[in-house]
Amino acid sequence: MSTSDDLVGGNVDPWLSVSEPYQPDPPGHESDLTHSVQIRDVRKAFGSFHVLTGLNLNFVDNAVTTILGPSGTGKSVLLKHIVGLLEPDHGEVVVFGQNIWNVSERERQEIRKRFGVLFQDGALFGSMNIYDNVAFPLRKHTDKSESEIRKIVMARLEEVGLTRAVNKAPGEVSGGMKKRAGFARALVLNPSVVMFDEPDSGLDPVRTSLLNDLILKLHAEHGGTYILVTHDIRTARKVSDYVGVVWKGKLIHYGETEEAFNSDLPFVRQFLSGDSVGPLGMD
Ligand SMILES: Nc1ncnc2c1ncn2[C@@H]1O[C@H](COP(=O)(O)OP(=O)(O)OP(=O)(O)O)[C@@H](O)[C@H]1O
Repeated sequence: MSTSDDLVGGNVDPWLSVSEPYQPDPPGHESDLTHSVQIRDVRKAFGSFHVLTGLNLNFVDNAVTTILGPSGTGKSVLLKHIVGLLEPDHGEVVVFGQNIWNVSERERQEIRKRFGVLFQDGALFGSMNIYDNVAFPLRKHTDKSESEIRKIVMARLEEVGLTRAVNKAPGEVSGGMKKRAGFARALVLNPSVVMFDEPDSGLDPVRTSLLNDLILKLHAEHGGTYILVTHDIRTARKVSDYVGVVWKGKLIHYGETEEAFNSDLPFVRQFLSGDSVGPLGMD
């Protein structure tokens, strides 16, 4: 277990030194939880810039965990480590019980197939219509027939309310529709872990709320470990079972959602209330 001093790399930070220590598992849940995704003391630097500085986090299976933190604090870098797109300089990323950098590239690719990822803009192929975009992972990674693929794709598009947009190009649909199409595509291989990188970016508050409802609905129907990165505090409060707060490359708080919103940790309190007064400034 880290102490508040470890949280700032050994420097005593007056804002953090009053905090409760970081708990690797939510209190009271240590023995009955399993963790498909474990981040163990992960450090990552780009040149001399240290982005992740010893991040530990066991994501709770079949729960929705949101990662919050200021811009540039390493949240997307963390997601890229989880899917094996970035290799840590130090520490381990253990996914489904395997250190993903102790396996072959081929095995890593197999592990990746168990992830669904929704990028900010849906990351759709502009040259394919919505149907083909959603069908793409099935055509690439399975040997299902076109009629089987059609059943799956249409069921997913129905769930996200896009059956009438199947023939449209991504450029012809709204930002919210692109995200829903990206969501359908992320779910098409029945992933065990679904990750969302700022699913609400660029959406108005109503579309954000509708997308959040959809996340909750599909999680309730299909289960899975959902990991979200967002700046939207309302999204975090609405969809999350657990909240992790990252600052200066470390996890400084992790716990059930209401616990995070009632935290006494000055940084967490400031960040979740959007207050201008506190340890977080403009730098
Ligand atoms: N491949 C890379 N090469 C060099 N620097 C990188 C690379 N990837 C990320 N960074 C840097 O790492 C830092 C953290 O980036 P990251 O995108 O993870 O932040 P974030 O917390 O997701 O921010 P935001 O909330 O603004 O999206 C940034 O300063 C970014 O410029």
